[in-house]
Amino acid sequence: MCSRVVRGREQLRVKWTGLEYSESTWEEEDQVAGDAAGRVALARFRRFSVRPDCGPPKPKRPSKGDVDARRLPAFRNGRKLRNYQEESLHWMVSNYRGDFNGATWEPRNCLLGDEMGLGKTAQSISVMAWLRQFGKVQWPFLVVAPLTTLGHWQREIETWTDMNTVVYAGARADRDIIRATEFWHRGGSSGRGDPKPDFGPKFHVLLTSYETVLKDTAAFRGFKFEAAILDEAHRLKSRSSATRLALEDLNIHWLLLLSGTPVQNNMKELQV
Ligand SMILES: Nc1ncnc2c1ncn2[C@@H]1O[C@H](COP(=O)(O)OP(=O)(O)OP(=O)(O)O)[C@@H](O)[C@H]1O
Repeated sequence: MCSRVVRGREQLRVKWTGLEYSESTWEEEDQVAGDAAGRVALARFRRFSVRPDCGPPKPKRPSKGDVDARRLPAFRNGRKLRNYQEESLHWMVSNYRGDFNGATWEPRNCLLGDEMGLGKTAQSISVMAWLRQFGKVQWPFLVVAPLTTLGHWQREIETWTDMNTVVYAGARADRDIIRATEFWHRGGSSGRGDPKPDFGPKFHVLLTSYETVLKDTAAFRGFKFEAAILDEAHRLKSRSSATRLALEDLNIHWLLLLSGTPVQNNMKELQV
């Protein structure tokens, strides 16, 4: 959703559930607020339009000892991590904090290789929640997943947390609208490839597919990402894959890889 003022009245651009961005329409506020779902969407839009917690992104990363790494973030809807998921969260946070190289802390990228259904999605959402609640990080997160799972990811992120998630996918016309309306706070962008980071991104999580990263790498280059979560990461095991090269080109502080099948042929695959 975004808004404009026409003859003194505010209009809202509404992206309808099940329709693409290019099919979104301009509506008056009272029409949008006409039913419960519209009121929820409107409240969400208002909340995320005011740049809730970021001025210019100035990350203050937690160093060891700053925060007790074993603290658990609060989740929405009474969600709680299972015991093994808590262990996994602490392990991921310690990798995020990484090693002291004599001057600064260097993060250690890591791979979560739980079997299917143990909750890799939930665990990786918990690490984003930890970083936002205790790490005070300001840069957004990037989640790259197979196209067919983007809906699942969005639902899970919104069930567990109150992070604003923007799904960047679809045809070129849809992506043009998403970049123009959902990427930067009003006035913060002077066009594709020339963002003004002083206004900050509108979202906490940018959720996209591997195909989109490959065909539209430029759209991601304007951001600094605090972390990128790569689902089904075994897809990237070829060092020369074009998608992997595209991802290596982005500004990402820490990488969390997810795969239920990290080793498919031999142990060497783990090293790449
Ligand atoms: N701690 C939890 N509390 C409640 N529900 C949970 C918890 N952990 C996972 N789930 C639920 O279990 C289901 C499977 O979790 P999830 O999708 O994260 O698994 P996954 O390991 O990513 O699966 P896959 O390997 O198929 O991608 C989801 O519906 C998720 O909400």
